[in-house]
Amino acid sequence: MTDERPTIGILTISDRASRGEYEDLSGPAIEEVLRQYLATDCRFVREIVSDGVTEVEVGLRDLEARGACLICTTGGTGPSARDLTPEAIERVATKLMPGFGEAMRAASLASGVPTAILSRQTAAIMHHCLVITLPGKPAAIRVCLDAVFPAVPYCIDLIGGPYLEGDPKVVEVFRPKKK
Ligand SMILES: Nc1ncnc2c1ncn2[C@@H]1O[C@H](COP(=O)(O)OP(=O)(O)OP(=O)(O)O)[C@@H](O)[C@H]1O
Ligand SMILES: Nc1nc2c(c(=O)[nH]1)N[C@H]1C(S)=C(S)[C@@H](COP(=O)(O)O)O[C@H]1N2
Repeated sequence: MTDERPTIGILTISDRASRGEYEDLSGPAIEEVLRQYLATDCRFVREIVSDGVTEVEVGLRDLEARGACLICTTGGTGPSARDLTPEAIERVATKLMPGFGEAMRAASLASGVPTAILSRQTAAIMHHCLVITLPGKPAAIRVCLDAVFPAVPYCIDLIGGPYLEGDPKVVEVFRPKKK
């Protein structure tokens, strides 16, 4: 039997987590936060790749091919030589969505993290899939998702994805009223 639930991909991008040198805490943190936000029952698919731009591109395309309407990545957004997530996003993007990065950086700065400006976080549309890039630190996940999630279901509507509903007890999802 096929699983008809909307699919959400989570891609952890970390040289050391991909080698098993430390436990990936950020991928599971994304799933935990999204499960709290969503009233719609979704299927979660998690993958871990190293920081290479080709590895990240392959990971993103694989999650899209597995049916993801939303992919959240974590890691590789900083200025170091091996931080290449935005470069991989440029390869897969059909449209760039810079407003997401602006909102996430502003929220992280407001939460008292001055180094938030070091993150080149962004978002992009890949055909019918929205990709949002989050920093690698586990503590950054909720701050950044809180800042953008209210706009995520409507964005997915606009690109032809499934209708996702938020849990109003946890998050207020914003959809403009129909005329
Ligand atoms: N997926 C993760 N799970 C748990 N901790 C993480 C994860 N990603 C990053 N961190 C923590 O945040 C710190 C900074 O993250 P960053 O993405 O800059 O890693 P890094 O130093 O480039 O190394 P690597 O890419 O090998 O994780 C890491 O040193 C680690 O302590
Ligand atoms: N909310 C939040 N944003 C944050 C951070 C954080 O700890 N919390 N870390 C910053 C740091 S130190 C860096 S270098 C950049 C990039 O992190 P990344 O390379 O792991 O993606 O995210 C920044 N944004």
